[in-house]
Amino acid sequence: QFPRQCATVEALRSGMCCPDYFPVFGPGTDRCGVSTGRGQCVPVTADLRPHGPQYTHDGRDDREQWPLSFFNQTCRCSGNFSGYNCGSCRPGWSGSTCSQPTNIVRRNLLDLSAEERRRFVNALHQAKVTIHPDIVIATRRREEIFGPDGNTPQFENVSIYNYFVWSHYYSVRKTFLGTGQQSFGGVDFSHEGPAFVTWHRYHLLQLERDMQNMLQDPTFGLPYWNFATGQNTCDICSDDLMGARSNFDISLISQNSIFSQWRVLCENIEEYETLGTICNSTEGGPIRRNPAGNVARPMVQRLPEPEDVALCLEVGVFDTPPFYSNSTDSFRNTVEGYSDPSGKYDPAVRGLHNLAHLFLNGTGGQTHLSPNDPIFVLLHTFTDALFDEWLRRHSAGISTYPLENAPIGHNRQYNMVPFWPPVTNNEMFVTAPENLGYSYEVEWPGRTLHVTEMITIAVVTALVLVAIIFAAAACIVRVKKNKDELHQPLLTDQYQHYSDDYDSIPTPSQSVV
Ligand SMILES: O=C1C=c2cc(C(=O)O)[nH]c2=CC1=O
Repeated sequence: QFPRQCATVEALRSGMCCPDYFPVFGPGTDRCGVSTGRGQCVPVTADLRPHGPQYTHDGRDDREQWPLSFFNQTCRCSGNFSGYNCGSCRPGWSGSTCSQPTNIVRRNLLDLSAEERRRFVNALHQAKVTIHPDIVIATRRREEIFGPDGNTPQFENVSIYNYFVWSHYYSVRKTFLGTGQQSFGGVDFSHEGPAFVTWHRYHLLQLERDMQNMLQDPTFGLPYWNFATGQNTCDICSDDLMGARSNFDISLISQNSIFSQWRVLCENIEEYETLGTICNSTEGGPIRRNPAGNVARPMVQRLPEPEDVALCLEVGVFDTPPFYSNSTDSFRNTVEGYSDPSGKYDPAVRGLHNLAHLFLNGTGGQTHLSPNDPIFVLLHTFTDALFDEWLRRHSAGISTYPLENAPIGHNRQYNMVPFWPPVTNNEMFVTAPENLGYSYEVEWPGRTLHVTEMITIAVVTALVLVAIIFAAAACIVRVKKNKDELHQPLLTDQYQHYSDDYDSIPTPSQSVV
């Protein structure tokens, strides 16, 4: 959430988070790399357009008008520079001057070679155990951020992967309304609204960038899991990938997989909700996963079908009022999975992304915990690939993204919670290869036709065939007639000629030898 340099009493009191890029001349001398033209320290802009009616507790949550509860000054970077101190490059650019375009390819996990699989699993594990070099997380609300003594900022180190987990938790956590009062759950800064696709896109970009830096490999790309197989098995749940099922406990991961050793963050939801604390970097129990094993909900014992993907990509409008989980004919609500694959809202339906989460039936199916299961990364890269393909097919302009009245956090110009430096939903609503420097290696399924469509096509084809046959027959008749007409005058001519000349034809006796 915030750079380590800003997790201090001074920075929080001043509201300024503009770390030096080049701190050799002493603190505060090169804020945002100003001396080398990388950027400058400017006031934060937070859009004030009204949010939708779902959130009724304005003024009670640190995430409102993000990030103004914490900071009101940030680095604004020039050109392709980016990052909390303008020390890195915008997505899609690399090199010391950020002038080299990048094209990171995100591939199907199942297409990776044995060596590539091993490297990817190891990279995830390294991210799980490597302290984030730049970012620390708040473990208290703003009200309590200076600690019990008023002088001890309540921030903690967190690993790169756990930061990914924590950001998701922070965006979905309930609003604390006071001790003894029920926390308010009708709030979600990253789901059930248009920002679902933009928020998760940035979330993945950030993990990918952190892992590139950790691996010192600027070409590292996150793979994806094509979850739309229609199967009722998890095809990436093998020990060389995301871990097979344990032989000893059906809801655990096999001990042959490194992921059986992972411990989850943000489990103590009751404590957070009753005491008003925030998840910290303490890990708890193991990842639980029992794919297709939810006997109480047979509907989520299977994965989406390829056909669902094809149908979803045909939904023509990005999002529709009320821009929420009950929107109908909305691409966003369809890919998120609250509508059926053709876009019709149905409260009983769970499709695409939601269905894949619920299919996992464990850690990966609970919103406050789900990124703890590394399948989350792959499930969301595929969802992002769908979003990108939809943007491309529909040449979608930003005008289809609501400027106001979307649920809190979801308006077009709102900064996404809890990312730093501030980044708006708007900035992620662009095609990835051209604007963000990555692309997906994927083939999209075609749609099978409905009976009515097949009948229409058959009738039209038959009519066209009949028309062709008629035209051909008419042609033949005309040609034949023309031929006859051509022959007839000739014959008549000849005949006439001969008959005209008949008298002049010499009889054999008259012929001149
Ligand atoms: O982690 C998630 C878990 C989810 C469960 C549902 C549901 O539809 O019940 N949706 C989810 C989204 C998640 O991100």
